[in-house]
Amino acid sequence: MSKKRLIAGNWKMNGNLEANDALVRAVVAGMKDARCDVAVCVPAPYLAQVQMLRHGSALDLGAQDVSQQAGGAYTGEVSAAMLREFGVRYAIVGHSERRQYHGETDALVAEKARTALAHGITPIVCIGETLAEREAGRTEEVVKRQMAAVIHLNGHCISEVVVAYEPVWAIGTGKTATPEQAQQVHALLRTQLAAATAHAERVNILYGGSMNAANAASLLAQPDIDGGLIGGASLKAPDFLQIIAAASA
Ligand SMILES: O=C[C@H](O)COP(=O)(O)O
Repeated sequence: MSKKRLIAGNWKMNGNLEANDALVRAVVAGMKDARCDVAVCVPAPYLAQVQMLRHGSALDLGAQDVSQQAGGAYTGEVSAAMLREFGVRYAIVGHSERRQYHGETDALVAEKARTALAHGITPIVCIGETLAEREAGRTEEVVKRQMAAVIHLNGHCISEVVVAYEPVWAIGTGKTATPEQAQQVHALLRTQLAAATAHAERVNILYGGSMNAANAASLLAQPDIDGGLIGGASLKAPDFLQIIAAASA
């Protein structure tokens, strides 16, 4: 049986009660015929709201981060157990914005991924090179290093993880990687996974970085692009639904 593609929205630090209500209702109503998995990764204060709005639908709930700690005196952190109480299925870990603005290292990202898995949450592990790294011809080295950090997960198989390739230069810039550029990196990540697990084909490798209604189909046509991690376009129901439709084709 072939795996299902995954389209995950990452709202980032956007939304308010009123806008979320309209957005989630429209997505739930519009995704009834989806043949892919669909999730929205929302800011933590809105988990309860979105959990209620999605009730009874196929829309999955995701968080944008998770603490590597199980609990205790860690001011400001949100634990995996707390996320589970709100029905969270996915947690983004290692997004480039957290690596860049919060100093998250490969080792920390791996710890977060392990903690998520230990609590039954699927980590969406983000990896990707900066523009300077790409221009210096270091893309392969950087993404392989980031992937190597999470490939051994203490009792969990890397095939339980979702990987998101997000070239940093394409995030929020309107500059998308071409389908060929993205496929090239996805293929090398698949090869790296295959060296670690017999289940490399089962891993969903998402593309993220200015994916939108217009370019989704050509990106998703690539053999190793198994879905998308969508920022800006996930905040507009018609755009997000068009991407879901492209992944369902
Ligand atoms: O997590 C999502 C990515 O950062 C992509 O964001 P974007 O679609 O706004 O470029």
